[in-house]
Amino acid sequence: MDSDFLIREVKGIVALDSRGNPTVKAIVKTNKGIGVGIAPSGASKSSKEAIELRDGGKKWVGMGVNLAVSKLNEEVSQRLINQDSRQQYLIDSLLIALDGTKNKSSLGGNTTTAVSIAVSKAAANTANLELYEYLGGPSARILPTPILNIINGGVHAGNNLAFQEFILIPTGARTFIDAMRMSIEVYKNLKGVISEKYGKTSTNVGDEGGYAPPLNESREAFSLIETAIKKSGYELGTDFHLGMDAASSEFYNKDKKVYKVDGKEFTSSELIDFYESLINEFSIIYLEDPFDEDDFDSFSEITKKLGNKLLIVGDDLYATNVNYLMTGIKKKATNGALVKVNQIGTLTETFDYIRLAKESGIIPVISHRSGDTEDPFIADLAVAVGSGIIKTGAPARSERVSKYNRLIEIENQLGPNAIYLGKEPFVRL
Ligand SMILES: C=C(OP(=O)(O)O)C(=O)O
Ligand SMILES: [Mg+2]
Repeated sequence: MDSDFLIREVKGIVALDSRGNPTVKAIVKTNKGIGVGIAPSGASKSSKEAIELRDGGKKWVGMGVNLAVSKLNEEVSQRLINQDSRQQYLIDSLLIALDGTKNKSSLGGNTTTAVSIAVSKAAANTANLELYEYLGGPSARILPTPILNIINGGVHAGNNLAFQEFILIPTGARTFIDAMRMSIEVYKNLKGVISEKYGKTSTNVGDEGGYAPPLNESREAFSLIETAIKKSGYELGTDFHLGMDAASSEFYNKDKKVYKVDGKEFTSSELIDFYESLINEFSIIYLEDPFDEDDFDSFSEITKKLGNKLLIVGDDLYATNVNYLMTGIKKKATNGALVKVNQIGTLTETFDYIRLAKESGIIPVISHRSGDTEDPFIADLAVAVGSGIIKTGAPARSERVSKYNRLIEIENQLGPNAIYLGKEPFVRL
């Protein structure tokens, strides 16, 4: 019955993310179902992202979300009661109108993200459908290739690596569960490789569960992973490929127009040469944010030069925002686009962004945040939109594993209908 889908209650409470910071949790009840959404939170954020509403002061070490939660319980709740939970576009439009700013700074992108996700889950639950089925329809059956950040650097770790993520890609697997098994073998062996070389105190992990050894050189990080791949009985370039998120806005010196990597200063064109040497040496097929978030021209240059060899992905560059993606399309800046719902703040805007990317031949990559939660939402999202790739950290730490476990469950549900594309999304160029 249509009335089953009407929203009866919208409630906000404080939850904790994987860094122990408070975040917004939304619980939406329809007349027959329930959905819960929790906003994740980034550390290497783009300046173009939706603003998280945070309370200052000493409480919650200045990271409080009490104001966001009270806005959710008052303004948002009042506006959404009795709306049809299936009308995601309408509900997200109401949130956008209620906020009334360009960057969600009034309600907070953390508030709108949690609510938008919770509404979709409540509707799926009411319809008695799996979330990926509800969001993606009967054709949703592609399991994404996981790209696993197994060495952490940048602002996610306390070492000297400028690049933020050193990524393992199980391209040779035939199924999602096999991709996880193979990757975990390498992840476990990597611990031994690091321990042998740098001592057992060097095997602690960073924010996304990857190891954070005391390295000064990115080449060394890739080399350790290559050794772990070999030790596991696999071959780099067939069973596995590698990737990286440079997150280069974090080490760009705007005044001098140089990037500081591995103790050296690079101009944009010198950095392209450095990336190229790493790409060739380590079978790299994924490169995220190679340049500063405003430097579209350098993105265009590297995509022109290397875009037929690998996926070059904009994260901070686009911030899941169609306006920045339009600029990227006009400038042929990338052939991949990262997708983080909380960068823009609603599901509808996220879907618009994914559609635009796909229409333009740009591969969307569904992503977690470095501060994430047990909510596996992005696993369903990746299958629903057939992104082909998901980035959700190392296969350890429960906030990352929750997404992998959900994908294993979905693969099980789909049975012989499940498709795992392996390397294909990276070379569909
Ligand atoms: C996941 C990332 O980190 P954060 O969530 O800190 O932006 C990223 O940069 O891709
Ligand atoms: Mg990134």
